[in-house]
Amino acid sequence: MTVADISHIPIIDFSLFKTDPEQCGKLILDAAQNVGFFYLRNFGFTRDEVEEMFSLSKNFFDTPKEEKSNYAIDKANIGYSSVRQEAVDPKNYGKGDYKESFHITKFKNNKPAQPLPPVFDTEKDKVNKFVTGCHTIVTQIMECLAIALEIPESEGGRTWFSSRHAYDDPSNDVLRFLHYPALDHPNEVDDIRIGRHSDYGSLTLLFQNGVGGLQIQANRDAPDEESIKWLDAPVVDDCLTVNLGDCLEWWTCNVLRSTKHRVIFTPATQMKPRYSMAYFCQGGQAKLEPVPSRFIPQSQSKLLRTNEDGSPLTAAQHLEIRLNATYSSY
Ligand SMILES: O=C(O)CCC(=O)C(=O)O
Ligand SMILES: [Fe+2]
Repeated sequence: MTVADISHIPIIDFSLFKTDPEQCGKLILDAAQNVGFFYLRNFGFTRDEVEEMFSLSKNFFDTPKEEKSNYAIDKANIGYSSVRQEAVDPKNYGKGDYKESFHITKFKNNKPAQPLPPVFDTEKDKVNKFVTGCHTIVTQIMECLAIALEIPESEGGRTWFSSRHAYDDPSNDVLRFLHYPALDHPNEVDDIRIGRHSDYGSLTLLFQNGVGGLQIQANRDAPDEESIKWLDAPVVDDCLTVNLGDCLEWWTCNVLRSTKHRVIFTPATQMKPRYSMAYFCQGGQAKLEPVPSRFIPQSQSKLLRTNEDGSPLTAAQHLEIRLNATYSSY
């Protein structure tokens, strides 16, 4: 069966979650099924709260590389990753993505769970509040999906997904600060800010900040690289960009979509730095087995990723496989 190309990314007013969660669930499920991306307005943070985080991010990336390298990224995907260190699309962009990033994991008992550079450490309460706020948003989105998928109460009902992503459970959730440096000359070679990829976890909250370049793959079934069609996912004022990751696709036997995306250099943006922030929500030890919903074809559970013995992979195992493929060095 061919799937229609994606023609637009819906904008959803998330204040609906409080007034009419069923209707909100329907809109989110529709976007999750047909696009894999959507924008949320009124998602819970003020503009100032988001801008404060962007200003910390800028201060951090402005510090000398040697200092940033003291916090080098580790196997748990926490810390600083330098320009070109990661290649999310190694086949096409083997020299790596033109970006640097810093990953902060969930705090434990309101204390940082990793050594933080001074820029973030002095504002750790604000960072903690932002991370927990992001977790609240992903929890609400997952509740919407569970309501719309009509997961029976006996199976966990509206908490089916969120109980597998509880804040205090060990998982590799990270808040990723991203900086794509400006080029000091027009880009003449085939280069990329972040190559084509799907996200590895369950949900991603993406905060964009003025400078565009994000694109999503409009035709999921493109037979080869040349036939890929791209749709811009522009910065929409005061909106959060949300996308689904691979784990939600597998949990739902491909009913929901983890749409591939990338950030390119454009003539209008290449001479400007781009800052974004992504909160990646991951399922940790949760098994990637089919969601108990009448909308999910349980018979297709063979589509799910399994271990060699046929047992379902956990979200954490999937993450590890994908990270090992994208980092040349830790
Ligand atoms: O910076 C962006 O807009 C996209 C980042 C992204 O796709 C990622 O970090 O997975
Ligand atoms: Fe991504």
